[in-house]
Amino acid sequence: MTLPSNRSTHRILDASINRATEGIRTLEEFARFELQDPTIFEPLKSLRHDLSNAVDQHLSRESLLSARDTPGDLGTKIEAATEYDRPSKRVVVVAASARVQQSLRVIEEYGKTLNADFGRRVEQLRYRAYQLCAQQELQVLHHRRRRLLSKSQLYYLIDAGSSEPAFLNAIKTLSAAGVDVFQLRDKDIDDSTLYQRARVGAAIARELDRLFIVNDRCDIAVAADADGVHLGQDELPASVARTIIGDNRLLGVSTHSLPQVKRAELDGADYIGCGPVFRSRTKTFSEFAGTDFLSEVSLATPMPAFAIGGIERNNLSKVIETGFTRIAVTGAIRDAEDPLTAAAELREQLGSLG
Ligand SMILES: Cc1ncc(COP(=O)(O)OP(=O)(O)O)c(N)n1
Ligand SMILES: Cc1ncsc1CCOP(=O)(O)O
Ligand SMILES: [Mg+2]
Repeated sequence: MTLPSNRSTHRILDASINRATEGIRTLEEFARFELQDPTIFEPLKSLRHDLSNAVDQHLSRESLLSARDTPGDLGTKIEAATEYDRPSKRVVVVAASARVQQSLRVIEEYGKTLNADFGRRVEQLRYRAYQLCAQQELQVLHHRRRRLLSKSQLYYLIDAGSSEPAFLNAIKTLSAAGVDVFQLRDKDIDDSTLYQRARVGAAIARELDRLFIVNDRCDIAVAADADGVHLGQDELPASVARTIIGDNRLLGVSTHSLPQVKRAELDGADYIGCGPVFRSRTKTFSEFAGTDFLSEVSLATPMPAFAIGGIERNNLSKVIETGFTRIAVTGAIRDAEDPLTAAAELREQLGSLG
């Protein structure tokens, strides 16, 4: 006969085993259907099987099942504030990772009271889960950034603004108007403000499912957990920048000629800026790569390429004629009478990626 204290232990174990199994399944489905990555999917599946084998070998399924009392479980009636808060698949993965790790710890602790060998086996499974969950979360970030980049068309170079609320409001409203990528480019502010804006900008862009890139500064991009960094030809070499920002952040490189495009590709850039195309109101140039360069780039690389420099509504068709469907701008939005309408009109003119 099962003692009452054993019954509650079995009840805890039964609930936690279910929770861990469901959590692993949730991660597995993401690895299988979204990431399509067998190097994550298969270890998750074997973790789930190994947990089930450990349960079968050390515990009694009958005791677990007969201890189950779902209608009498207080936990099914209490709803956590965040339980229905799943704005994105990334949040689903993060929540499932936490559930798996916590429930394995619960299984280990209470399992030990019934069978020490079972506790030891679950401890090993818990360590494997920690590693796999971290790997999966990193993959999600990597995947999110590349997915967003692949469909980005309107890229806006934004300055720090007059205040943090004004900066955040600009990101919110412009993203609703169709801006896909924000680059914090402000050469006139101190590092402390730059870091602070980058930090809040990256966080809100993540919430809005937009990309947030930092101009020139790998250190600030990493410290602020931004999606990437954009570098020019006279800045840190892209191959060196990659060692600082790691594999998961995006690296953008400015290019003005085809050899530079090829170099950027070899150095592991994720995207390129191509220009200057036209005379710009916000930066002075003595030479222009022009639209001929854009026509060459269209045929030369599979990397996402953003035309930049003096692009406005009235010359955008010349850019589109070269085969480009992505642009980066400042003046056309910032200096417009109505920046939101200007952004929406540019977005509409760009159409959607074929
Ligand atoms: C998307 C994009 N393309 C090009 C540039 C220009 O970068 P760079 O040549 O380094 O010049 P500065 O922006 O640092 O003045 C860019 N920022 N973004
Ligand atoms: C940073 C930079 N690099 C080329 S043009 C430019 C400034 C932004 O472009 P514009 O204001 O002309 O749209
Ligand atoms: Mg630069």
